[in-house]
Amino acid sequence: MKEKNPWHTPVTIIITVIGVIAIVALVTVAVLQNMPLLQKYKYGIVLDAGSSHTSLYIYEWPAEKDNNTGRVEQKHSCTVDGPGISSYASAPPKAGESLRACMREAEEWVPKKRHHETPLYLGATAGMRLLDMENKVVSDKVFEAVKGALEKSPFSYQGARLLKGQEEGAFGWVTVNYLDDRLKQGLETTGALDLGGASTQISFVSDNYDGSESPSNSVTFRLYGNDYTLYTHSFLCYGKDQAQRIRLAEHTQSGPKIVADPCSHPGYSETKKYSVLYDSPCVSDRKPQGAPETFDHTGTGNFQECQEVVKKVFNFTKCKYSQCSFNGVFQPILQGPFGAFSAYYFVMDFLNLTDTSITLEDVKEKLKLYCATPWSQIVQQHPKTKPKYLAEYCFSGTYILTLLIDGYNFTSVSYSDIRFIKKIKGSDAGWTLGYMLNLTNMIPAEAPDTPPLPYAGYVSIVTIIAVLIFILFLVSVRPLWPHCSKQQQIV
Ligand SMILES: Nc1ncnc2c1ncn2[C@@H]1O[C@H](COP(=O)(O)OP(=O)(O)OP(=O)(O)O)[C@@H](O)[C@H]1O
Repeated sequence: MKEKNPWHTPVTIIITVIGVIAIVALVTVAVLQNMPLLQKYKYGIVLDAGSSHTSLYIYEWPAEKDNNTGRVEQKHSCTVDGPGISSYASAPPKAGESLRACMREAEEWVPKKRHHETPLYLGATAGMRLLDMENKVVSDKVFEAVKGALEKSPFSYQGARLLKGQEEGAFGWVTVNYLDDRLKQGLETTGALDLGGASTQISFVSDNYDGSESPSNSVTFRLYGNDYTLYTHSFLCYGKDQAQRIRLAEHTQSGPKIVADPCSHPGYSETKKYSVLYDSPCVSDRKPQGAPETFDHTGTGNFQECQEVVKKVFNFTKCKYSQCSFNGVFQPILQGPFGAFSAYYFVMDFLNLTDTSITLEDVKEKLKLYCATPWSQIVQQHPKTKPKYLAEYCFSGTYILTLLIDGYNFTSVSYSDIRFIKKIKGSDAGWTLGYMLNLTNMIPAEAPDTPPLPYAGYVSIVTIIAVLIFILFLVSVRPLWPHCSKQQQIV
């Protein structure tokens, strides 16, 4: 006599098989339907035509995300050989030609099938702002030349234009906060400090600034459902190259043959042309009359004296607002943290001063020692550094400290809120990413709706529910099973 297992009836077996198949089919459909697709990317290209040089940035983001809400990252950058496009004033076509090598590089980095749909922008900053002030006809010719070159590319050319200082500041702020994920999460934002060659920008959100005082300094944004009133100001002629000219112009008012400069190292000596020094709208009205053709620029390497000379670049006398930074420009109370990029980073990185937990006193002490180091020793210690940069790090470091402390009113406490940065999560800090995000509407005004569950949670819940339904089904049909009594069967 053998006891027959009630589960081994044909009906039970059929029900079980159908149930298992149904569960497997349900879970498979759920998994396949929600499986991430093979990653495809979209691209965007922005050229930053700065005063000192032009850089090309290629950005990349996942193509399958709705409303372009995927994270945008920098895929590649290319530095254009030669100076900024404003330096081609005497030969505008060369400005267009200068972009050729980087454009070719971009064609290789962006997959061919995406070329035609990849937007291409060029934004020109302070160098072209100065050229535009100086000679509008020539600046238009330079723009025509770069437009001609970009239109020939296989990308979707969207225009080359002069950025306002305010845009440069605001888009730099957007870039920093986007890359730090502060906008999407609605976190407290980071201020942006950008030091270029010809202009410098400061942008931050302050609780005591609603845009009513000096409205020309305010930019409003609604991003991911949050409203921001940003304070931003761009100081034309206060980038580090133009500030250097203004400072040397102070020194050379009488047109001397020898200039003893405390911001250059002892032993430094270079013959320079007055016509070159004064060839900028930032200083052209101060050109000394009857000066010789050249002067000998020599160094004395004295940090304190250098600081005094640099301070003269700023005008602190007039302010018609409740408070000002310098030159009568309104500035609300600083509210950090701040990210400082471009020349702020290049200079402080070279001087090993990016760590802002070092006290300001120690920073000044280090600069004092650095400025007093003989030029021959500096050259010997840094054989690979561009001589132009090397000759100016003492001035540049002193200028940065003076701009931050005397210009923007950073204190020994708030100085530690500054982070000197080059890149954030692999993308360069600068205005270009913010500019592209804005023009491609990639930051929505309202927070996008997200699915209530993540993918893994969704699949788990579907599986659990399917198993529970099946068990419930088995239990409910149990009375129908033919031999499910507890009596023994005689076989
Ligand atoms: N490694 C470096 N060391 C020192 N200075 C540097 C270095 N690299 C670049 N610079 C200088 O830093 C300054 C800022 O460079 P950046 O490229 O940000 O400015 P830009 O875009 O040319 O200027 P602007 O924004 O004013 O038009 C320029 O004067 C540039 O020459």
